[in-house]
Amino acid sequence: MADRRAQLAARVRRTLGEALGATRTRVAAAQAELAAERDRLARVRRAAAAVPERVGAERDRRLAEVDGRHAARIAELTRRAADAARREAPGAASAEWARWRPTPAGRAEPPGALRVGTLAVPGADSVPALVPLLDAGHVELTGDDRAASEAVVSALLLRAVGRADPGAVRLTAYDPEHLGGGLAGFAPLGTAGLLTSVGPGGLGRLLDDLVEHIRRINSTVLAGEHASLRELAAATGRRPEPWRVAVLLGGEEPSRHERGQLDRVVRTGAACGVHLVVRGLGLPGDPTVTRIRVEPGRARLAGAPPVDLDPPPPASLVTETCREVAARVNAGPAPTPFTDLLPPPDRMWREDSATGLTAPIGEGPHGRPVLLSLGDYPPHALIGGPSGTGKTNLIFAWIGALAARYSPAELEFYLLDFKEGVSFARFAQGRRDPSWLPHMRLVGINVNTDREFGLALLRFLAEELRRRADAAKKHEVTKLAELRAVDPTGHWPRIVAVVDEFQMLLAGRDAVAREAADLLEDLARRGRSQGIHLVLASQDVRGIEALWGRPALVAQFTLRIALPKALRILAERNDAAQSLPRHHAVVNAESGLVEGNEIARIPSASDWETWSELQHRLWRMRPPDAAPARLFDGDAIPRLADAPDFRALSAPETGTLRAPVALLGEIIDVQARSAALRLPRAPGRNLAVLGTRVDEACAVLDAAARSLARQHRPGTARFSIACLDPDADPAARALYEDLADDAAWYDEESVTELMAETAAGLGSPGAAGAPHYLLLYAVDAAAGALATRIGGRTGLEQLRRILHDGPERRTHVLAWWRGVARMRADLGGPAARTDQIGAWVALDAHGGELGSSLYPGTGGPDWYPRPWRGLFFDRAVHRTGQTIIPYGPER
Ligand SMILES: Nc1ncnc2c1ncn2[C@@H]1O[C@H](COP(=O)(O)OP(=O)(O)OP(=O)(O)O)[C@@H](O)[C@H]1O
Repeated sequence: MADRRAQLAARVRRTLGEALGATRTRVAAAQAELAAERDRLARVRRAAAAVPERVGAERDRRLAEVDGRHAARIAELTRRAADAARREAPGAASAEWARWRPTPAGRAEPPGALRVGTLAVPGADSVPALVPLLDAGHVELTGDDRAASEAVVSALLLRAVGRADPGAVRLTAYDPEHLGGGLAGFAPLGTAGLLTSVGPGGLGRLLDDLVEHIRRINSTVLAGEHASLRELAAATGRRPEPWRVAVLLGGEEPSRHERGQLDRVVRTGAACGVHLVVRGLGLPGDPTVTRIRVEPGRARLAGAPPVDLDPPPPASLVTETCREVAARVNAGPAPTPFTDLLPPPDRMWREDSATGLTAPIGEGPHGRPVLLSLGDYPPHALIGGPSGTGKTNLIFAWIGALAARYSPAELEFYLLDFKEGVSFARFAQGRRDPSWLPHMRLVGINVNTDREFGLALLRFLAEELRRRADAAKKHEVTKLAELRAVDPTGHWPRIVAVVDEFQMLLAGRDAVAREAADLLEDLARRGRSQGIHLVLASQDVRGIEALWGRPALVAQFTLRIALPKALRILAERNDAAQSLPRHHAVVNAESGLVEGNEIARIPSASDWETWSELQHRLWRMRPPDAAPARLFDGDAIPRLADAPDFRALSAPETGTLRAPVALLGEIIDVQARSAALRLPRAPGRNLAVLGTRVDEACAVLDAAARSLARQHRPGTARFSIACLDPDADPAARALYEDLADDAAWYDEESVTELMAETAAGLGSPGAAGAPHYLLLYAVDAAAGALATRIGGRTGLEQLRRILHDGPERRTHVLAWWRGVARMRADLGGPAARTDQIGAWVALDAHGGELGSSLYPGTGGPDWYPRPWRGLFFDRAVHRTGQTIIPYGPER
């Protein structure tokens, strides 16, 4: 039993042991499994945690890429939009206030749209928000923020003013509630009439005015040729009318009539440069209206992103700009360019002058050129205007416009300027500028004290008139156009003779004035049909007796050009010139009658650069044989060696000339001829030079001697030089040396011998041998020496004998007396005969002293001495004295 119990116990123990072991294994396995599971869970967790991170990164990467592309696109669009805006609104239309200044649009350039702020596009902060106004449309502002609206209005107006030439934008303000308070900064424009304020109740009138203005522009300015002023400006480069901007700020509800007018202005204004900027007045729907809803700091434009508004322009900038604009306008309009008057270079010299000469002189009120014509009608022109009003400039402009159209074969100019100044000298060849105007045949400058220059020109033209009339008669025609048709190879250009300050020529009642008026009248009457046209300019024609005393003369000047404030150029009741602005002229081809008035704005043509560009172009086009214009310069001293008449002199191969000539000085004439004294063997062929001017007296004797010497072979003539004034010594000695062996020198001591010997020689038979010229310098100084008797006669008696008998024996006296009375004394006293003095040159001797027996008639010649001029009278050939310019010293 014990065993069984022991066996049982052992079995139980074994069983229990086995169970325990299995359990332990199972636990271990379970634990291992748990650990493995835990491990997996951790892995899974880790894996699970890693998954969203990857996906997000991809998404973010993609998003960033899209963002980047978007930003670049926006940046590109922004840049393009900003560029376009800059082009559309250049300079003052869009510049920031800190660097803002007026930049007026060029002549054919559109003014562009105006900036009010920037478009509030995220990332697009530099795209300007633009509003079209000038030449484009109208602006309507809405919203309750009055200050912000005012800021927009000021910005628009200032930019508009800055984009136009001063005066080209005119503002009208209607602000019944605040009486223009918002536009106070623009007030300075009012001083130049560029800002008008309309009081309460004035809306209807204002709108009526605008409608009327639009109507006028449509009918007279656009005149069916252009659809808008903008088109006209693009086509012609001219803007004949200013823009009008009406700023209408609130007020009562417009009446039906006012609504109707508002409607008309909106529909038709933009084409005529009439624009509205309104607030508190609904504008009718129209594509030209830009509506801006203004909120504090922001605004909305239909169809655009919101706009961040610019700050208002600084008050000082507004006032300063307006003040400057007003000052510029008050100073007068800017000149139009001279090139407006010229045809394009390939059209120059293409016009035919057979029937007349036509060229523009400036711009009319509607931008059309105002033309000046010379031909059968009107044939001649009178230009008037006080000093400084632009006569010279007008002459330049006219000459330029003509010279660019007609070649020198069609047109020639002769020009004389009686006022001081040398501006016309540039037409002739100069030292500084070798060019000349190829049409110019003669230019007279510094001639204010030499009316003879005017006379010379008129005489020359009279001669040309005669030549043309003869040619016309020969061909049995009457007019230039016909003459040119029957004689196509002839040289028959139209001639335009311009005389500036011509009243100087006609001043006084002397012989010069009388002859000038006679010649003028003849030229004015007959020049018309022969293509000779006179253009006379004067600062004051009222006092020209010679003009008003000859109505027939004035009547020929049917073309009148009056500069501002000109008197008596237009007809009596035509006072258009009195209200003319600066640089304008009334052009009137109806003898000044009101109906003929045309107002022209004259371009600036007289400054050196403007003019010389044209002159150089024309000069390069000149024909190969073109010669420079003859320049009469009253201040220039001619030289004998250059004188054509002197160069033409020569000595005969054999024998002696029958009548040698002594050249005394240059005649004032168109060909620069010399005054010549013929010295044949005839009584009285002596010369007296009268006056105290040493240099001029020496110059006359010098030229006489040198020109005579040129007509005798060496050794065939005698020149006896006696100099009795030490001041004349250098000149006389120079002559003595140059005449070399043919000359003999005498002084105070020896002059008596000269007289005695010469007088004795006259008595000997066959005395008319070699010519003998006695050149006596200041002979009156020898009166004392000559008073002594030698061989029964005094030196003076011998001198008288030589004067009397010498010329027939080829012995001529060319003597200088320092006064008329001294000469008379030497000739035998105040009542002595003077017929042995056949010719004289008066220097500073007055006309009155030259009367009685020296000059025909009574009272002597009209002669008023002036420096470096002489009056030459040769009783054998002259009816009246001839003014000469002595030749300058040769060395
Ligand atoms: N149309 C113009 N545009 C611009 N400047 C002008 C114009 N006309 C004249 N001027 C200027 O005005 C000034 C006076 O003009 P201009 O010499 O032609 O006058 P004027 O009437 O001939 O005077 P004066 O008789 O004193 O010589 C000059 O400096 C000239 O350049």
